[in-house]
Amino acid sequence: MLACPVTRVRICIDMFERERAGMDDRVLVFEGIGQDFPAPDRRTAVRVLDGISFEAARGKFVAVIGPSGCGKSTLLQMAAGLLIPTRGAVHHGGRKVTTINTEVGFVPQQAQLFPWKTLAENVELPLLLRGVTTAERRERVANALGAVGLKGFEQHFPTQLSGGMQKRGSIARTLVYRPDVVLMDEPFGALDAQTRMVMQSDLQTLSMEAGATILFVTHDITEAVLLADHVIVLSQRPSRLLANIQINLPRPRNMFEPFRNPGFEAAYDAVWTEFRSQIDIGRVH
Ligand SMILES: Nc1ncnc2c1ncn2[C@@H]1O[C@H](COP(=O)(O)OP(=O)(O)OP(=O)(O)O)[C@@H](O)[C@H]1O
Repeated sequence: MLACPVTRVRICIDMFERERAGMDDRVLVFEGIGQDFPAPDRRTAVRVLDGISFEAARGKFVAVIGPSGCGKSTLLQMAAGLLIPTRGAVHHGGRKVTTINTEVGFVPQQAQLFPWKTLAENVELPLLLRGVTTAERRERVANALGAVGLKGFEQHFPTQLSGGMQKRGSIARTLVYRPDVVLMDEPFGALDAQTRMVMQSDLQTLSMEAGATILFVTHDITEAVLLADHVIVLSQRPSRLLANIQINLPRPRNMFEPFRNPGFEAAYDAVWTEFRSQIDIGRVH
């Protein structure tokens, strides 16, 4: 039986919505991004990014790697709406980012917890700002702290926590409001090697469970290969996209013994082959 006109319209809208939802599977889209900054003399401009296009699908982990100063953090700032590109556009959830994007989470290089607040108060803050009720805040803070292994430290102040624990706190503070996109700017750069591996392993578990899309800036090829579904390799300034490499290693991946992951060597080689031309390795072969 044919549907009545009103029902047909509804079906069409549903199909359109589904189609749009399909398109929205590309949660974060960088489209022809270019960025010029004023040079120190203020009369000329420095071209930092030049025609960068890539996308991150829902729930995917995308790592961005490139030489120092090529504009990796600048890309994250654009996704967060802290900077509007000179050319091109960033789209989040199908909408062009034109102002501060409060829908994304941001984990900076330093933990940046407020020293005068307890860990629980720090993690609760984004929920307070969003007007979440007391009971729900309590539950979500407990869950977020549990997820990053900090249960029992709720009443500690940041100075009473190790660097790794502060970093976990910073991640909990981001995950607590359940953003669909999490931007991470070299979050483990300042940690010792051992803590770093543990944090990488935990992040893999968290990202698999949370289903969030993660855009992760790093200098470390091993870290990029172990964590990511795709590795974006950028060139030196003016930075162009050298390669978008798919990493098909099965999950969960072993963060502690990278070489034990079947296919790790080939994936590492694929990234290194693109990246090596961009760093000054002198006579090292
Ligand atoms: N607001 C700004 N004004 C002028 N220049 C800027 C500004 N922000 C960034 N830059 C310049 O743009 C370039 C890219 O900076 P960015 O921090 O994005 O690089 P990066 O790849 O993240 O570097 P690193 O790997 O060293 O952290 C740098 O040369 C930086 O000096």
